[in-house]
Amino acid sequence: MVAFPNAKINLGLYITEKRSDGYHNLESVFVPVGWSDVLEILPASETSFRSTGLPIPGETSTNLCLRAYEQLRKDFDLPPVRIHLHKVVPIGAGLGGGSSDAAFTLKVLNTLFDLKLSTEALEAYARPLGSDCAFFIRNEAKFCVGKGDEFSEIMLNLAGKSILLVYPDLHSSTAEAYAGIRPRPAQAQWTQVLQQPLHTWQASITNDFEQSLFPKYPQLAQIKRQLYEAGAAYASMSGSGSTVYGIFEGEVPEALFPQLTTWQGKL
Ligand SMILES: C[C@@](CO)(OP(=O)(O)O)[C@H](O)COP(=O)(O)OP(=O)(O)OC[C@H]1O[C@@H](n2ccc(N)nc2=O)[C@H](O)[C@@H]1O
Ligand SMILES: Nc1ncnc2c1ncn2[C@@H]1O[C@H](COP(=O)(O)OP(=O)(O)O)[C@@H](O)[C@H]1O
Repeated sequence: MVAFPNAKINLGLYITEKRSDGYHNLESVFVPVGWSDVLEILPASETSFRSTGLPIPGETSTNLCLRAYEQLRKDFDLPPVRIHLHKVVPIGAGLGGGSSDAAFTLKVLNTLFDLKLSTEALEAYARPLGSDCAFFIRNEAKFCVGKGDEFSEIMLNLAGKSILLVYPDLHSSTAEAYAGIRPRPAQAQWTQVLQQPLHTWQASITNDFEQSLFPKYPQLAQIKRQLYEAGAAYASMSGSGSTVYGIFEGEVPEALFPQLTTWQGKL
């Protein structure tokens, strides 16, 4: 069975509190985007994992696809599987790519072996695999709080708008990015803001990680500026970086950022 684990972006991101478990509470709107890996899982005589495409750092045994398989195997007598991941989404880029691979592995195994797990049960298996992971079970735009794994509905209408994601080949560690933030209450009136025209959002929502990363990596602020100059109605860094995106009311202008890895599509 083949699936296409996609990336996400964050619309606004506030780190509101340091928790007693070492994690941080946040507020953000998570939105799926179409930049995707390719994941194939087949029953096999023994369990194996191989990846092609972008090289994934770390031991194969720590790959989130295998960890997701092991997570289910604690409770189900799963047959061995052969997993092939073709990695396309940049890694450690604020796009949740690894978390998406893990969530899609859970969903594929649920279907392939008819485990009859509900959406809520799949989310419970996803949570220990990464704070972003549960989001990709439903994979729908949501308002997220807690560690980024508690969701509620949000009114959001971005249908038909175009997005350009720009990855400057600059790896930023999520743990380090969190460590560089001083938590503060969220500044956004989410429900009002998201009903306003897109071009007004830049005055009303921000990503707290920009404050700590932009001074360190001026290239990121420059990409954001260039996106606005090119006509983006809203531009921001995603997650803990380093991907910066621009949302356009019409088509994305041609030939932007020819030297960098980019992806463009419709929301
Ligand atoms: C910043 C965000 C925003 O969407 O996205 P990315 O930049 O990773 O895409 C997420 O919170 C990233 O979630 P995820 O990448 O799943 O993080 P995890 O693997 O659970 O945690 C990695 C490390 O980040 C820190 N961490 C993560 C989530 C959180 N709410 N508080 C934290 O303090 C912890 O130090 C943790 O050890
Ligand atoms: N299938 C996978 N794809 C990407 N990264 C993975 C995967 N499995 C484990 N990882 C590890 O997860 C980390 C990056 O996760 P990723 O979700 O791409 O980043 P981010 O959370 O910043 O969007 C890397 O340290 C990488 O070694």
